[in-house]
This record gives sequence, structure tokens and C-alpha cells, in this order.
Amino acid sequence: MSSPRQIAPGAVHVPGWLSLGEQRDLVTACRAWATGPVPMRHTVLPRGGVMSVQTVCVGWHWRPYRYTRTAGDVNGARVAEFPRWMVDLGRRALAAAYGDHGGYTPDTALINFYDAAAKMGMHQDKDEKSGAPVVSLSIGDTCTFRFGNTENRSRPYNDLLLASGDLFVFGGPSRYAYHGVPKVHPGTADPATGLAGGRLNITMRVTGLADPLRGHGDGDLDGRLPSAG
Ligand SMILES: O=C(O)CCC(=O)C(=O)O
Ligand SMILES: [Fe+2]
Repeated sequence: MSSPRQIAPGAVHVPGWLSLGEQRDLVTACRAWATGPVPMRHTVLPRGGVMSVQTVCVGWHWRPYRYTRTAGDVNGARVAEFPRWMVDLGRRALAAAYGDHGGYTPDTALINFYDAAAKMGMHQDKDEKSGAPVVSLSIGDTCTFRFGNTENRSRPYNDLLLASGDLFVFGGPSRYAYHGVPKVHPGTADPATGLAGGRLNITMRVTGLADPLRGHGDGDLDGRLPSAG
């Protein structure tokens, strides 16, 4: 692992943060999630466009531009639980980037698979009701990651390479920075991760949404129930 590098205030790149073993375990977990309960798919945008990346979610299902527990735009199933080990991984990631995890409790992850031709246009991650940081992990082929400003999709931005095992965290003043993936560099992956080609990106986030079934989060139901006395 190299030392953390600040790209902008609140945006930190930690090259080679994940060990090879951790990358392998994440590839295995993502492969399983890609098969169900909600299969990985190309997200269809409201105006009919289709994203070139393939996505599967855990914890909450994202579709433009909201989070739900069930994947109404795929097969109607409830997405897989957000595992405790991923909360712990998210906390270790924040501690590595910022020196302290501050009680970070991600409740959703978007898992994106990029083939050699896939890209992601400049966008903000703003469907979350929480301003908590986004933790991004990359595995497989290296990509060019464009990290911009909070005002618009254009310059100033920074182009950096995200390679297998890299951590990128954006929070604080960078939380709503525009970002995207203009290019994946085929043939740059180490097959020892279990991913022979393509790029896997996992972003953990805090939705800030209540879970009506469990009473977690904002609008916690527990607070509104009559006390047992
Ligand atoms: O693939 C990446 O590095 C970024 C993914 C991303 O921005 C997103 O899923 O919102
Ligand atoms: Fe994003």
C-alpha cells in the first residue's frame, strides 16, 4: 500500500489498499451477488438510454434516481443484505483515508462491472439523503478516473489511474464532486484476483433512509412507538 494522497479536500486516493487476498474475496462475493437475488444488469435510464456498465446492489437497490429495497426495474426481488463485514471494511477504508472512521456505517453498495468498452459519464452521487463519504474500491483492469469539481461536469478536474486494490474516498467538501470513468485499460488486470478481464468497482454509501422493517436510520420507528413503560 502507498501512502494516502489527497486529490482535493475530502478526496483521498490510497493506491494498493486492498491485499490480493481481500481482492479475491471481494471478487468471489460480487460474483455471487451478480447471480441474485437480483441479477447484475445494465441499468436503463429514464429517457431510455442504457448504461454501459453492469450493476448489482446490496443493502438498497439503486436505480435512477432513488433507492428502494426491492428491484422493481429488474425482477422485483429484495436485494441482498448489506453484510456486517462490509461495514467493517468501509470503516477501515475511512480510517485509512482520513485517519478516523467517525462511526461510518454504510448501508448500500453499488457494484459496477466494466468491460473494455464501458464508461461512466460525469455525474454526482446525490441520491443519498446522507452526506456521509462514498468509499470506492477497484479491482481488475486499471481505469482512468476523472474527479472534478462540485459545480459542473467540466474542468477543472483531475484524471487519475485507479488500479486493482486502490481505495478512493470522497466526502466533506468533495462529497458532491462530479466524477466519471472515461476509460478502462484492457489487459492491465492481475488474473490472480480471480477477475481475468474487466474492472469491478464497489462504492459503499450511506443512504440515510430509514428501514421501516428494522427501525434503523433517520425516522427511526422506535422513537415513535409508545414506550413499554
Ligand atoms: O467506477 C468508478 O470508479 C465510479 C463508479 C461511480 O461513480 C458510481 O457508481 O456512482
Ligand atoms: Fe458515482
